Amino acid sequence: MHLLQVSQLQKKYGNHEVVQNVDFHINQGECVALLGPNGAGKTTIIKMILDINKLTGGKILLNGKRHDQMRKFIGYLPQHPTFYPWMTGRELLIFMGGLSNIERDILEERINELLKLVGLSEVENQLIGTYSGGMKQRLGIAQALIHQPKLLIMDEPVSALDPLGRRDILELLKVIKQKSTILFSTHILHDAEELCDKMLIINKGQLLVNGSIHQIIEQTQKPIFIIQAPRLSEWTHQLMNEDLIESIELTGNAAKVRVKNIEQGRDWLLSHILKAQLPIQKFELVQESLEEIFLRMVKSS
Ligand SMILES: Nc1ncnc2c1ncn2[C@@H]1O[C@H](COP(=O)(O)OP(=O)(O)OP(=O)(O)O)[C@@H](O)[C@H]1O
Repeated sequence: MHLLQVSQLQKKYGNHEVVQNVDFHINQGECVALLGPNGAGKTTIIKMILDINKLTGGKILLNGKRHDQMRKFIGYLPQHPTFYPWMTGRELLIFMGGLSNIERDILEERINELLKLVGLSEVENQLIGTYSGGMKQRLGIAQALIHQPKLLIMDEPVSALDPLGRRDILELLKVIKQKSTILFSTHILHDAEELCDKMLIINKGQLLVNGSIHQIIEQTQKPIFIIQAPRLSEWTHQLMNEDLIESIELTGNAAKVRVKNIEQGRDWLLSHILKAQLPIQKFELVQESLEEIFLRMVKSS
């Protein structure tokens, strides 16, 4: 049995279908990234799993049981967590533990462990109002873990942080994922690639890809010709409407050209370059990176 099973999930606001028939599952111990651009539907999906938003269609099971009976098995770090600035870090965790009815002795011990895990032991008695963004995020992760949930869900846990804070939280999540099952949303592909086993790519409420990073690369990767030369824009402009060409992206003096057929495309491009007497500095065939796969899929969906 899967830890989380999401079937034909749907959410409508009026006539606007913001989540459309989404299916996926998460097994115990997995770290899964929910990836998509702004407005794709990530937060909506997360809030439905948490039963904060009601489903308009489909089913969510956690450990085989209806999700609305299983909220206590989920730990949640929202996209914009709010803390009482006049509480200390430790006081917040005592407060949150009390809400989960954890016995005082057990709670004390667990808070000590969690503060150590997230690296806040030394500042546990400082007011949260004095914490940096990264420290607040660490505290948010500790509060999400206080009741030892089966599934930890985080909505964009690193998006609001500066590069140092982001690195810090990513390293912490690498430790946490060794013992926890994690679902987190992000629009930063690199974070997903660094942390996760599986990825769910969504756009406009639809699930475009679902699989391991290895599978996604293997099944969807396409070759690209990289052509570098001065004054490329005029030349690439002439290519736009050619049948063989799938797409062209121009950045500075380099063009990324996707073609429908590799052999024909290569011969055609080379002869076209010769005919145009283009002084090329580079002509190379490479495979798409995961980021390029993601961008292509999102743009064409
Ligand atoms: N309460 C609401 N009423 C109407 N539309 C909504 C509501 N909440 C979200 N939406 C719409 O649903 C779509 C998905 O929003 P959602 O917040 O889930 O996206 P997201 O992928 O989390 O984006 P972001 O990365 O910006 O947080 C958007 O078009 C949004 O405008």
